[in-house]
Amino acid sequence: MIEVVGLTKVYQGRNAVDDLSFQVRPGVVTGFLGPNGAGKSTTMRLILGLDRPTSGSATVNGHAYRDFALPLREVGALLDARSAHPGRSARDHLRILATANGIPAVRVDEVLDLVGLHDVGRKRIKTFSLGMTQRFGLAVALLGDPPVLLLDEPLNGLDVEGVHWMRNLLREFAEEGRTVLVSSHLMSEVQGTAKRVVVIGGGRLIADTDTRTFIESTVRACVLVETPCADKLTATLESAGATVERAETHSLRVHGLSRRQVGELALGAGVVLYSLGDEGLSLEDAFLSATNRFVDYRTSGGEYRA
Ligand SMILES: Nc1ncnc2c1ncn2[C@@H]1O[C@H](COP(=O)(O)OP(=O)(O)OP(=O)(O)O)[C@@H](O)[C@H]1O
Repeated sequence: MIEVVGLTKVYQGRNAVDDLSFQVRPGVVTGFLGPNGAGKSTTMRLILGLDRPTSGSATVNGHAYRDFALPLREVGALLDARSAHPGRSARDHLRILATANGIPAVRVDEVLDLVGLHDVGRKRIKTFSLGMTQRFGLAVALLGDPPVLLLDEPLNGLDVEGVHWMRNLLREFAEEGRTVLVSSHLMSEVQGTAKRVVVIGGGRLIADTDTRTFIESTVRACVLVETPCADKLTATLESAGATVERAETHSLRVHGLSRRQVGELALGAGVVLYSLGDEGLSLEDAFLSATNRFVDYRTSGGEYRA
């Protein structure tokens, strides 16, 4: 369990993390979400004792990180995988860390196998591609077989197979009863992997809840209908109490009525339908809606939605 209580970090008069409190429980993957500059990495650094909080506290299984005598056996972290000594081989770097943390040398080959780098263990870290560097960073995190994993953007640079592999690995770790906190900007991946989310904006907590609950409480379910008679159908549905938005020329987004009700009302009005279905609720839409006012870095058009 990771517990963050009233955590605050001020940099040059600005609150990067602002009175943040949340818990990350074992057994499920928890996604850590927020727009650029929201304070995710700072929070992770504070949990890992890499920076001192201005106030508040962060503990891992009841202890401050800096109190762990053999930290790699308690918490596995992937922050910036490029921070490892670039001139060393992956195997040498892992061996040094293993020795310092009382981890048997045989574990080095186990983790190199686990992350798919066994064949390049003797290569210097500086020759690794971005995806290999991420895999190597994960090997470091897993070296001590820790009960808690803290991963900042672990999907960065991974190819499609790598993303698939990482998703399964994270799920398996959580199912083994470990605590897994993962930051990511890839909402579809988080939606498919994380049962819970902690969402922050401007250093403050926006949500600490079940992923489904976050989505359902943030965006409204609606029905998508395609018809050549959009005006007539809009009038029919609105007179039945629905709120209707024009999605495209021939397609409407209908709030307040079920798919079946829309179908029956269309039939009654003699309106042809090309398609009718529930619009899937997405974490991306919920995230955009919940964090919109905290977005610091917009594109020049003021739009950040594709
Ligand atoms: N060492 C530092 N000195 C000064 N300001 C900092 C420092 N580290 C972070 N910040 C500031 O704190 C804020 C939060 O940054 P942080 O990197 O934690 O955000 P983030 O949510 O991880 O962003 P991203 O998604 O872009 O990685 C930003 O405004 C950043 O400029």
